[in-house]
Amino acid sequence: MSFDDSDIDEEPPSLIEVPDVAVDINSTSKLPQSTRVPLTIICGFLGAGKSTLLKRILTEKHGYRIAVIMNEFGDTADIEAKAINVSSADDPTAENSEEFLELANGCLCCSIKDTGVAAIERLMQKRGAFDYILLETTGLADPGPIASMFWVNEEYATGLADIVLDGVVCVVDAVFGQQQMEEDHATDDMNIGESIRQIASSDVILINKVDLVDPNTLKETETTIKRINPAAPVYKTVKGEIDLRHIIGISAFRLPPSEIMGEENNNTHIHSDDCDHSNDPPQNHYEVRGISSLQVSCGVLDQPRLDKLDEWIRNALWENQISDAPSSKVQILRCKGAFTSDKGVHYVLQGVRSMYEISEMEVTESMGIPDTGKIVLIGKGLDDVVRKSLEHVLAR
Ligand SMILES: Nc1nc2c(ncn2[C@@H]2O[C@H](COP(=O)(O)OP(=O)(O)OP(=O)(O)O)[C@@H](O)[C@H]2O)c(=O)[nH]1
Repeated sequence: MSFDDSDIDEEPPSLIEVPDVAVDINSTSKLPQSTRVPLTIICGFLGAGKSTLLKRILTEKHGYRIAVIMNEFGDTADIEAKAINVSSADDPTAENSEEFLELANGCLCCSIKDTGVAAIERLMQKRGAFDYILLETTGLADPGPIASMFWVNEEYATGLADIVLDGVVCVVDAVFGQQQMEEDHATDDMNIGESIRQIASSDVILINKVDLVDPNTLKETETTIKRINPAAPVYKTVKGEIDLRHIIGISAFRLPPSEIMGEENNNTHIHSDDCDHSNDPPQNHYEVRGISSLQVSCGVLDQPRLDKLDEWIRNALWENQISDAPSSKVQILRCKGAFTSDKGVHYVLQGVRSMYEISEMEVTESMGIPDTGKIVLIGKGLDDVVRKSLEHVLAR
């Protein structure tokens, strides 16, 4: 991504150099230490329109001062390696690749062309100059490990602990998306193509460039996406034009996934003309190129069942095994869920790869959380045996 794409029809954002806006790295932050900065990861297929979406966000009136980070890593293993070597500051180029720019709408944009952890830590030392972070990954990146890094980041340096992961947004190319998903199939039993990983790992999906395709192609792409990830709302966009409430400040890792909570909970999901559910496939079990999603409903859960569920998830995520079906091998990319205990406590389940969290949720009447809970798993090996095993754990 660059800020000077000349092939974009719209006026590029006016960028004004403001060297004095950059906060002294060594000065103390203007924000209280406890304030955590939300971070949205924007991933998507090569050329799908990630930069176009970013430009759009940066030039809209949203009230945030946004820092943009561009992920130059082609290989996610590199990110993890850098995460471990935080203190070695092995990033000699980052010092020169930081830019602070003020946009015409007053939004401050800090762009770092490297997402090495050391660079992000330096960025966090400047907090006070921005209050939201957008991280654009390369078209080939798997957002899973990056999301994990920001989600449970206490073990990394303090700079990252002040970031809270808001959500993962995936931009799919309406023209080439379907073809890419079909080609990007598993090469062996446990390898999963990047485009499918990106869709599976996302909280919101935009099918962009819908001006360039016929309705049938669009429908086919949307159906494939829904088969991979039924828990994420899908919006159709032209040049990233979307109500920003759908993609930033969504607290996807704190609130229940509205897309799977059914009609009762639709008020937490803001529907619009962009959002078409009319031809959603039936919500049960789908499979695309070895990746499948599995949804299981449950009633209110007592403590023994909550404990069993926790154990079942741990086994599946950490051991790739199913408690009562040892011959089943699973690889779970993402899990989400919401359920209620017999004591009236509402819980949200969120998982990215091997990390998961079951957290209590404060519920207001207006959220309309139903007593019926749901759990969605996305990954490989999620067959009928796995579904039955999970249903058994959740059954009264
Ligand atoms: N017709 C049309 N063109 C679009 C739309 N969105 C983006 N484009 C064009 O598609 C091209 C690629 O868009 P980018 O925003 O650079 O895509 P990207 O995902 O950032 O690309 P990479 O960083 O290379 O992966 C540019 O020429 C955009 O002007 C759209 O909705 N419709």
